[in-house]
Amino acid sequence: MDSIIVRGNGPLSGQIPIAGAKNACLTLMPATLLSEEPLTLTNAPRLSDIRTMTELLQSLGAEVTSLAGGKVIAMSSHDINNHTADYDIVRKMRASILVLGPMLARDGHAVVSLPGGCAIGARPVDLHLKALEAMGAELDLRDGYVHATAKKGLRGGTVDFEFASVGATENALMAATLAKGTTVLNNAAREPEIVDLAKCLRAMGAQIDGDGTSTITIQGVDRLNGATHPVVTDRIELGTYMLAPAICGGEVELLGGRLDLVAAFCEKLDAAGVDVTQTDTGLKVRRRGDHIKAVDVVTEPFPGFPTDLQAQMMALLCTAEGTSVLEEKIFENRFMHAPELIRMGARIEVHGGHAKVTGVDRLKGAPVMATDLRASVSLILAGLAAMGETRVSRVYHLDRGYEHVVAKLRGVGAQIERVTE
Ligand SMILES: CC(=O)N[C@H]1[C@@H](OP(=O)(O)OP(=O)(O)OC[C@H]2O[C@@H](n3ccc(=O)[nH]c3=O)[C@H](O)[C@@H]2O)O[C@H](CO)[C@@H](O)[C@@H]1O
Ligand SMILES: C=C(OP(=O)(O)O)C(=O)O
Repeated sequence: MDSIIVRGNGPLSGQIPIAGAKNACLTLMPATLLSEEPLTLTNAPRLSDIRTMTELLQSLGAEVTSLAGGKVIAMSSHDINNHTADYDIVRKMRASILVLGPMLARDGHAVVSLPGGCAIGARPVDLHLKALEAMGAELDLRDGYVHATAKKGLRGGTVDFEFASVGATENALMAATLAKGTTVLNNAAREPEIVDLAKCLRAMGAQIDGDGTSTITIQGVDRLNGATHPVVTDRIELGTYMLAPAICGGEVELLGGRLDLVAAFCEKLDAAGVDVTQTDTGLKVRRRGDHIKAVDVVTEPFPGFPTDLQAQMMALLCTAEGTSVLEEKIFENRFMHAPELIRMGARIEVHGGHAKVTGVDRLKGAPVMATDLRASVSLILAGLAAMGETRVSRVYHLDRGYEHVVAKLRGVGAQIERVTE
């Protein structure tokens, strides 16, 4: 099993290219199931989650070809001959549930394994199911699978989400494009990945208004055509690498970065003493002084501070002057990086959904273990700020969401390597 070794670093300088968003690509790929014509995605990230989604779509009969070293994904779903998303694939990745809406909308039936809980929380899919029911789907849960049917096809309906779930909004949005009549999604998620999905669906001929706001209206059409769509920049990869110069000093430009994707995050960086400027090619980040100031952070749905950057922000705040409080409001168990950071000398107290972080002068390198995707990268960032060597094990989590992490950080002067034990 591979580990990553990081050594405490001085200032970083240079550029880091930011990939297309994992979380956009994972919802854009199932959109192929809505059409018999080809859908091609450009600017795709090279990640294990993308390979898992490829495997899932292929298991349903879709043709999925990776081109240009993985940056282009060419898909065709003209012959969907299996409507069951098997547990063995779904259990590897929760985003697999996103094939449910499109398959049901196109062919009137789908069987998808329930994804089950995961390390960061229980993560039920009740909101996905309620939304599809509001569009006329009949659902039966048995043997660990959702058996969904809509014999006469889905029909437009009104969906009032109790919570602005990203995945449930995506599933409902895709399903509604082929439903008969008008669907209104109230309290819809507003994440940039939803806007990107709507943009792609519109290019395929869907009629969608209001994406990026809390109310999305979809006028169903009879069929969707093919399209070529560039995947939006990964705002979480962007935010993660913005923290590298914030932690080590120096100045780094994140190529492809856009302020509008990370506005709430930038507000907190500014309060912590980090400058971010938009350039023609991306975002430049530099720390204003020698020290980071403590800031309080509350995770919220977009446009709030993203939960997917909470662990990385905690790594920064471990060496800030003063005490910060991080409140995690999206997932009930997303502080698993805290005990590992404590092993590196951080002062963190976790009480339920709150973590109190009191800055220390310097972290110390230690062997630590990654527990999930964002936790693993937070330990790498902490390692950049630590004295000595940090060895992060279980890095397969990292491969789900960060392509070429070692090369990208080395490119700006970080001391990092991947080793196979
Ligand atoms: C592949 C992908 O895009 N993943 C992202 C997506 O996950 P995902 O789409 O799973 O996140 P949701 O917005 O659905 O989940 C947010 C909260 O709602 C709860 N919930 C969700 C659905 C449901 O049917 N019932 C329910 O109770 C979840 O347990 C969680 O506590 O958005 C999250 C929140 O920004 C991000 O952290 C993930 O990186
Ligand atoms: C939680 C995440 O992903 P997923 O929803 O795929 O588990 C993430 O990207 O941080």
